[in-house]
Amino acid sequence: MTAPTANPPGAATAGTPPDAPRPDSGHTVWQIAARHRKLLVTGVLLGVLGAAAALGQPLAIGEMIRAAGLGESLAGPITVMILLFCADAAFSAVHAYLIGRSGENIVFDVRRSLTGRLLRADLAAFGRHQQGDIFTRMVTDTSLARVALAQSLSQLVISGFMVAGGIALMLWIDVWLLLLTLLCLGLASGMSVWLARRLRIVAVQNREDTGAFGSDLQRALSALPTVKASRAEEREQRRISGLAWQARRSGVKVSALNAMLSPAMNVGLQVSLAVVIGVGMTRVTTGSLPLADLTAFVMYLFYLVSPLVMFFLSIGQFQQGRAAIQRVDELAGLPQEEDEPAGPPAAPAGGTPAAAAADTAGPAGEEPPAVEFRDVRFAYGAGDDERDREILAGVSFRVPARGLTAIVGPSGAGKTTLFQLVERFHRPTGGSILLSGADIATLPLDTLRGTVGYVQQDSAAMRGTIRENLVYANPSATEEEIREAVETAGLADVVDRLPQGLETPLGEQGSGLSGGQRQRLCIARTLLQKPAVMLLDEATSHLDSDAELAFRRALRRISGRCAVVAIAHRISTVVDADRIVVLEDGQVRDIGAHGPLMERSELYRRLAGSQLNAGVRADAGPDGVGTGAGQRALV
Ligand SMILES: Nc1ncnc2c1ncn2[C@@H]1O[C@H](COP(=O)(O)OP(=O)(O)OP(=O)(O)O)[C@@H](O)[C@H]1O
Repeated sequence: MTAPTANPPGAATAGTPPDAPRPDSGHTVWQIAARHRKLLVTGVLLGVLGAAAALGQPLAIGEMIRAAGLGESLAGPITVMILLFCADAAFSAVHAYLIGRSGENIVFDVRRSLTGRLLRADLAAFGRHQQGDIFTRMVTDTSLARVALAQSLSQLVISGFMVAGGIALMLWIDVWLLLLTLLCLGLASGMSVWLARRLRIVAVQNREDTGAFGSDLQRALSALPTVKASRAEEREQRRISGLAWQARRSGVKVSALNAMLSPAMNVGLQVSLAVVIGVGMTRVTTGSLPLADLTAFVMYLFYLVSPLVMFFLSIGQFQQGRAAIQRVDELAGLPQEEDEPAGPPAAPAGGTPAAAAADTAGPAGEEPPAVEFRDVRFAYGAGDDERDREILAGVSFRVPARGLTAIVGPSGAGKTTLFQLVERFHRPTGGSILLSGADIATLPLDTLRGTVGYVQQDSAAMRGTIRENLVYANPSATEEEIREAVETAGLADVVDRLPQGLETPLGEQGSGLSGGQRQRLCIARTLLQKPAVMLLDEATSHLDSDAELAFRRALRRISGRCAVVAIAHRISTVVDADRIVVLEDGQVRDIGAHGPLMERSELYRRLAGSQLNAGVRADAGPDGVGTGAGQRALV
């Protein structure tokens, strides 16, 4: 039997980028666009050649009129005309293709770079952005940026060239007629520039409004069961419709300004056409201007209509694109996780940090602790008082390389924060955390996170099959390893009962499995990673008594192979832990085994009695950011 190929959830199955990522030479939209300048410039040059061919056409027609008036052969002028038409068509077609292609290349590179920066963003900074807004910037704003950088810019150059060339040729034909034309067009152009400026301001507002609508929609949809259970459909619809209305209002303003741009130019052109024909015909009748020249002049005026309108429309479009580019660049500017080791390299490639930390391991032969907290201090601090509050106030304890260490404490004591610091989602504000004797600040993130397995509180399963979820952190896991992990995590019965077994598809956030099953899935996934340290955050809170007993046995087995640190609200899960760290208000109150702690620690006795202590704090941000899980559960 051959094992089905496993792809991580969300892995691309089609349309995989043809080329490997380029070395990052800047991530702003302009810097990325600059990398595609060759194709862009070639496209623009061909467009200019097409425009030049178009500009030659009125001259050729004038020549034809002159030849007809003199009774000469028309074969020459007609041939020139046909050649000019063909050249215009061919250059314009290739120009449109190249500009379209470079636009797609730019937006692809922008999205690729942005995806990488979002995935590597500092979690704290990422958490301050609304997800719906991120999607709007990623999808809609990047499309607008493409239009601005490819179509609008090239149109600006080409129509600018057409206008300049047309004016030069009109000057050559008759200076007075040109001055009259410019007077009329100047007024219209001034009006158009003013409109384009206004358009940019309104376009920025419209992008913001659309982003706000997307964010709120996403917020409600991601918590749809809560919305329904709270009978909040009406309220949500009103609120989201209100935001949609704001987006509509600013969108209408954009349309109004856009709509005024072309007529402003058209009116200018029509007035100048009337003036030129009136004055020109008078001069033709007095004999001071040949009819062929007036015909060519009027044709140029007609030829100017489209480029002039395009020129000002492109300015408008470009202004909208600049607003989008600004928003994309803001997203690309998200602070990134620092992956520069702060000291000398601490671990050989692919190895655990232990070897590099041999000098910190103490007496020869003694294994350094798997994890050590040394006087660790931490505040989520972002300037405001509440977040500056110290969550961890000098935490010190050691986790031996083997065995089960439990962390217990009231809700909000800082237990999850401890784990997040080990994963380096945040940096301690004081003290240090050592992994097998090496300061985690000196470790490459990949080594750190490869060594530490983390089962989160809100067990994070994803859309995809059970198999895809399982092998997410270790795509090359064998069938045997998968089976062992599934059994160890107590998920074997569940998988065996499913008709499609490991190939059962799961919905968003792993829907299709119960909370407890999802949690076991995440535990199995972490086991497959073969970590040296396993962090389990409330990993047993969803398990029933039988499953919990089986899991405790599994824990013992796993903790014989690696260090296991488990946060547990159920004291029953950790009664047989090798050591229990009792945490309260960001400080270690006691460390010991269950028996002695029951005798000497009043806090521990209280926790053992109540299983779950929690206090409600009212500072929850989006998605409950800023609260412990117990606090969130009470909201
Ligand atoms: N992203 C955040 N920004 C600001 N404050 C936060 C953030 N995450 C947590 N906190 C605060 O830090 C404190 C500790 O939270 P933590 O999640 O570590 O507690 P916990 O002991 O794991 O709680 P629980 O048992 O309820 O899960 C809480 O008071 C919480 O309000």
